[in-house]
Formats: sequence, C-alpha cells, structure tokens
Amino acid sequence: MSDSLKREAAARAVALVEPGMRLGLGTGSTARHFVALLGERVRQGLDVVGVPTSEATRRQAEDEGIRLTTLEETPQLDLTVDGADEFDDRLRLVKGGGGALLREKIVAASSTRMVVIADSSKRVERLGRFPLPVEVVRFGLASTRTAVADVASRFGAQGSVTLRHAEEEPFVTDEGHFILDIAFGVIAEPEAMAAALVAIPGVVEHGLFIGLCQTAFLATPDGILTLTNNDA
Ligand SMILES: O=C[C@H](O)[C@H](O)[C@H](O)COP(=O)(O)O
Repeated sequence: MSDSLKREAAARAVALVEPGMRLGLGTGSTARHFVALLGERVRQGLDVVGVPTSEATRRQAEDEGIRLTTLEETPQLDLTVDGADEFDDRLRLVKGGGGALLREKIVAASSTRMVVIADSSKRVERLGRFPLPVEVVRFGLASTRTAVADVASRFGAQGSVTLRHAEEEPFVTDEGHFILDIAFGVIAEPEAMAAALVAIPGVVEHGLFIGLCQTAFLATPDGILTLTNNDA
C-alpha cells in the first residue's frame, strides 16, 4: 500500500480523538502515521496522554511531543489505534509482524475501544496467510518449540515453526522474549487454537487478537472503507 493511503486511514482514526482522551499508540508503519498526525494535533493544543506499545513508538511519540503515561498510572484507556498484519470480516486480527504483539495486546485489552488502520491487502477471507507470531520465553526454547509445533500441526498448519531472526541473531522483543512464527496457510479454528497455544507453559502470548477490535479503517484506492464488529 502506498504511504499516502496509510496516512488516510490514520487520519480517519485521528479524527476520533477527543480532548482528554487516554490513548494506546500502536506500532508499525501504519500506526506510525497515526502517531505523526496525532503529534500535529498535540502541537496545535490537543491535550491527550498515550501509552506506547513499543520502544520504537515511545521514541517517535516523544519526538512528536505527545505526553506519555504508563498502564500503572493509567490502567484504563479510551482508544487504541494500531495496524494489523491481517484480519477477517469479524475483525479477528493477526498481529506481531513487527514483534510488538505482547505490549500491543495488553494495551488493546486495557482500552474501551480498539481501531485498526490498514490497507485492503490485509483483509483475508480466512486467517493464516500471514505467519502467526508466538512470543515465548527463552528458557526451554527447544521444548516450547516442540509443543508449539504439536499444536500447530494438530490445528492444520501447512508449514513449519520458525524462530524469528534479526540479521544473524534471534529477534528479541521489547520484553526480552523470542518469537516463533507458525506458517499456517489457513487457521481453521482460531479460538480453539489460541486456547491451545496459551496452555503451553513457555508461551507468553500469540498474535491472534480475538474480540478486541471494534472498528477497522481500511484504505483502498477508492477511499476509506469502515468495518465494524459490534460483538467486541
Ligand atoms: O508487531 C507489529 C504490529 O503488530 C504491527 O501493527 C503490524 O505488524 C502491522 O504493521 P504495518 O502497519 O507496518 O503493516
């Protein structure tokens, strides 16, 4: 998607922001536009506070002059705006392509409303095209990986479970964990599979966001499409 389309989706989300709001600030190339546009409004006098979902977003928000808080100080947020790696029409999301899924999910779950901004290429009929990120603790990696692979194959994964790398070294998340990416193809039973994954002791979190997102602003070459999920 072109950067200008990402920015249009972000602008739609910024329009939802009201004075005094407590915001969750997402991570990734689309959320980056949201933070930049929010920064413009803050410099025009808008008073909001934000909880960043990654160190990268924290740095950007600080540069933009956005007042930051923590979930310790502000445990309940009004609105979180974030990108997604893919989503279906029930607004079930896969996130974590940038490795920020754990903080992103904690922040989204602490928000009254979560809005996703994305381009139409992220919309899928069935989840699983994008490899599912699973955040795991470093201790016992080989055992955890075997257990994750067992769950993946029980739920029909067509590909393998890969330890994510950054250059030559394993990728390390902001919380100091590793990420396993499961090449699913199709996730036929997202809810059941999610429950099986979190039951594995070394698994910290997975990138399936179910029942968390109410609205998606989808940038298309013909304009912004709004999808809603009233069950979330
Ligand atoms: O960990 C990263 C996040 O889940 C991102 O929101 C996701 O990867 C989408 O990023 P982008 O907007 O760059 O496609």
